[in-house]
Amino acid sequence: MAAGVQGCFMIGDFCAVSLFMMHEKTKNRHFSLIDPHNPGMPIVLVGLMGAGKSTIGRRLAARLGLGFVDADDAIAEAAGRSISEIFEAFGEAAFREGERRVIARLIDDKPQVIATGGGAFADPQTRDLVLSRSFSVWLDADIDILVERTAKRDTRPLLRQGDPRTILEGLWKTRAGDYAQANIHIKSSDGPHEHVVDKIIAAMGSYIRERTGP
Ligand SMILES: Nc1ncnc2c1ncn2[C@@H]1O[C@H](COP(=O)(O)OP(=O)(O)O)[C@@H](O)[C@H]1O
Ligand SMILES: O=C(O)C1=C[C@@H](OP(=O)(O)O)[C@@H](O)[C@H](O)C1
Ligand SMILES: [Mg+2]
Repeated sequence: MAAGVQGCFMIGDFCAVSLFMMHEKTKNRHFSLIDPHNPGMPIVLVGLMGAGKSTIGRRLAARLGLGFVDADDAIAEAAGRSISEIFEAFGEAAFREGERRVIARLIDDKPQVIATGGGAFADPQTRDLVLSRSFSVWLDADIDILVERTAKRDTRPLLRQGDPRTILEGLWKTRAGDYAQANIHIKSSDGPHEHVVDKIIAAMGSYIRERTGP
């Protein structure tokens, strides 16, 4: 069956829907909410700024024949302002409130790939929702790589509050324990983006295989 055919999307050589349905029988908490009439559940990318959630997420969706949405874009659209403008005008707490609402709406929407902003999964309410209603992927890279990648664009208000490396190191310490709760952990090192997509798809296949047996 080809990727994108209704009722099935391919993870490696696996039909995810039939596997998800098998999981439903096992009452695995991550798979217990699958509706057999839906092609799976959202796939949510989490991890620090610069890990590649937005760029890799878009490519992952294309490979799986799924839609893609960047939660930051959806928040900016809902607010009619950029992320920086939201932080400036209303502060971080208001941004998190909007982020919580928007991600809940996107998860409810349909099975699709959702790139979250780096702080979303550190919010207990959003994290619980993502863990119970989606398949979560922690995209991770070494601090040197994160510093280099995030330096390319000045769109991240948190990194303007001081030395970006120090801020990223601090966020890694406070958030790593949260990110580690995601279903799978993928290193997004330098190299072709498609290689990271391959790693995610392979790890999803292994995750499902390990829980369903041969
Ligand atoms: N595997 C990768 N190799 C090289 N550059 C990457 C890789 N993944 C992401 N990037 C680059 O890093 C920058 C930040 O990526 P982005 O997707 O915006 O990260 P995030 O959404 O996690 O903050 C972008 O310029 C992107 O092209
Ligand atoms: O880590 C964070 O708290 C944030 C990460 C950003 O998204 P990216 O991780 O896509 O850069 C964006 O949501 C906002 O600037 C806050
Ligand atoms: Mg992003």
